[in-house]
Amino acid sequence: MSEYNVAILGATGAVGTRLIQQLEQSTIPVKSVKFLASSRSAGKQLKFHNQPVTVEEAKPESFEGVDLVLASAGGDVSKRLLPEAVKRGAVCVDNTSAFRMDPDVPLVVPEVNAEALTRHHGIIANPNCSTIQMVVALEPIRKAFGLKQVIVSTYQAASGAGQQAWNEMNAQAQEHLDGKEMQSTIYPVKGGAKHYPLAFNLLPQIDVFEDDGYTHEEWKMIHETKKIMLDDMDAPDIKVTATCVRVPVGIGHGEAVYFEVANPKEASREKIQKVLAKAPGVVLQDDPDQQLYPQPINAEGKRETFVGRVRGDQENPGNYHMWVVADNLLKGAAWNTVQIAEKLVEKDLVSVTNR
Ligand SMILES: NC(=O)C1=CN([C@@H]2O[C@H](COP(=O)(O)OP(=O)(O)OC[C@H]3O[C@@H](n4cnc5c(N)ncnc54)[C@H](OP(=O)(O)O)[C@@H]3O)[C@@H](O)[C@H]2O)C=CC1
Ligand SMILES: N[C@@H](CC(=O)OP(=O)(O)O)C(=O)O
Repeated sequence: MSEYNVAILGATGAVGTRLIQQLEQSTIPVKSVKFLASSRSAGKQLKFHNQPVTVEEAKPESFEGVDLVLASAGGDVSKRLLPEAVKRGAVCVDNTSAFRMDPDVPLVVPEVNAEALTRHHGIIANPNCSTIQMVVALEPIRKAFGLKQVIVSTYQAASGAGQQAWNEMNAQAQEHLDGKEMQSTIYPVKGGAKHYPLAFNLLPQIDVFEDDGYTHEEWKMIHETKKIMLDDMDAPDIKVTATCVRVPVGIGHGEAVYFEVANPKEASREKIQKVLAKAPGVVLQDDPDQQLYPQPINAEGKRETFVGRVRGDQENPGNYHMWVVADNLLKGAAWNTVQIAEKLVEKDLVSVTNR
């Protein structure tokens, strides 16, 4: 069996540190690892299987001899360095939004569209974290009953904005409890014109605003969902809309998902629960009598997507609600990325033959 030289780009970040851990726990046969980050982290020591690995500054030459790149260092870094890695023969799984809507780049959630991997030209994109957990829950429902429309409201954790932002929310909580003014330099958008506290607050803005009043996070959920779920199929279009909100939770995105099935006569609350209970990557936690429902605090550190509160809409037959929670840094990022890499290895697709 082949063994692979693997590079992790962005190894020191909130996602990168989890990429290391997920790679350690994966089925991928690793020959060597290389941890890459900015010049700020060059020389820092991290560990892989308890052995020290020195972080190197990421440069085009860093990818010489690398077979597989797991990238999570921001979109601009991916745009600059991943084509260099592909040029040197590496296959890249990119966790950023840089290439997601490129028609030549498969956008993959293994439970939904692993077959799209066969069409890669060197780069495979990992979708947006909120999109991933939603499509894991919706795909089995679409397969069983068809899907006409989806209206989602998200409750997104602080850590989705990166390690520095997450630290800032924790500091704000302490400042508030100490009776001090909360210092805000990052949320809602790093480098944006205005900043607001996230601790003890809710921010209905994730990413920048588009001209039509949607945020870019909402735009990503709408368009990425269609690309993943309708990819390679003659399925009818699904109407999707989203409202994305940042909440003062450390890890674990929550989503209230309202959906209309295409074949209402076939569906019922119990049938949807049954389908979800058997769906890959899903854990059904749905028992109102026992007050059992998914919570971010319980999803932290887990690879699965948790679904509960399934119920039919009281006014609109064929329409249902559900509550979906996952660890945004694992299923939303590091685990989905490593899971894609595992599939590439399984399917013998770690080579750039169709560049
Ligand atoms: N699938 C998804 O939806 C998710 C995607 N992401 C994406 O993953 C990326 C990283 O997120 P996250 O880990 O939360 O962010 P962090 O801010 O926690 O980490 C950023 C990482 O990128 C590295 N980096 C920054 N600038 C450069 C550079 N010029 N060259 C090389 N490396 C650099 C940093 O290195 P250093 O320590 O040296 O600064 C660090 O390792 C983002 O693009 C984000 O959009 C994140 C969460 C979920
Ligand atoms: N936007 C997500 C995380 C992220 O970075 O997403 P993307 O990779 O789509 O930019 C969040 O803030 O929770």
